[in-house]
Amino acid sequence: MERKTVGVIGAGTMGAGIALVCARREHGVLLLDANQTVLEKAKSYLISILSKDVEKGKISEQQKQETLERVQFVSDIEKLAPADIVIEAVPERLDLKKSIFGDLTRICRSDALLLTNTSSISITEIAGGLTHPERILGFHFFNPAPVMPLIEVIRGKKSSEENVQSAYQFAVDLGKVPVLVTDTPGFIVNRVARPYYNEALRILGDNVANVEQIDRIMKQAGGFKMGPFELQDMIGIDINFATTQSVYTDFFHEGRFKPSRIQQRMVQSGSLGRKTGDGFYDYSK
Ligand SMILES: NC(=O)c1ccc[n+]([C@@H]2O[C@H](COP(=O)([O-])OP(=O)(O)OC[C@H]3O[C@@H](n4cnc5c(N)ncnc54)[C@H](O)[C@@H]3O)[C@@H](O)[C@H]2O)c1
Repeated sequence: MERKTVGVIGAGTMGAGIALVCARREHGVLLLDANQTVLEKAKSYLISILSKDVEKGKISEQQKQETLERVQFVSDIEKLAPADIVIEAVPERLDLKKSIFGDLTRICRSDALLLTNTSSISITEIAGGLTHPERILGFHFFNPAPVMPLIEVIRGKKSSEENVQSAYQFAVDLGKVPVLVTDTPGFIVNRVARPYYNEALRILGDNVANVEQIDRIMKQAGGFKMGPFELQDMIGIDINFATTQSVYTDFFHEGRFKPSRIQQRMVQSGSLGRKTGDGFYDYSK
């Protein structure tokens, strides 16, 4: 396996985990975030996970240090110029992603692979109007990225076959299980998962059951690992809401995908789940 330089844009919930996945596989990582505090948190996260690996005897102290040294923390997108592959993991907003890929097509080498971790935004739309749409693909990790094996490799309308194959192989090299997906709203997993969140929110809104009851029933009787509200808190309620909005819009407002006002109000109030310390559950203690 060839060691590569991987740029990761956004060091939040997903970006920090993706950086760890790449560094563990001996790739060099340039981890970029617009927020310095987030970069410091990402560094602490990497140290804490790798220290646990040492405690469990999975790696030596030297391997931990080598893995950490492979990750550089940067705040200027121009620093991604040497990257062979860039994985974008900024918030789920089309304008933001388009502007970042516009910059990347200018900054990065012409053979660099440009990947987005979007949960739901059309790859074709992100790449639309940019100078090199053939280089842009979806590369959708699941949360937590170091644990979940699946990666959806999403082919945009103008993604080249060669780049699709390279991205697929890169996912295999990361030790993941890739699946090739066409560019449809929510791709596979987020389309299948929408009713899990939306119907739970409707049940809550109808006062049929409370958050704890719905989560408990889905786990104990349904066999799910996490209930729909615990999951939203882990994912980030803002990210989950943005994904539902995007799927709803892309399906031309089909009622079955309609977003929930309960979720909307939580986003508006800044209760975003684990990352802000409060969501459907309280994480402040
Ligand atoms: N959270 C999940 O469970 C999950 C799962 C799969 C995919 N995704 C997708 O991954 C992407 C990121 O989600 P997340 O949950 O990690 O979000 P997040 O809010 O935790 O992190 C996003 C980070 O991007 C940074 N950022 C914003 N603008 C930037 C810019 N211009 N340049 C550099 N950094 C910038 C922010 O400071 C923040 O730290 C989204 O597209 C989301 O849909 C999320």
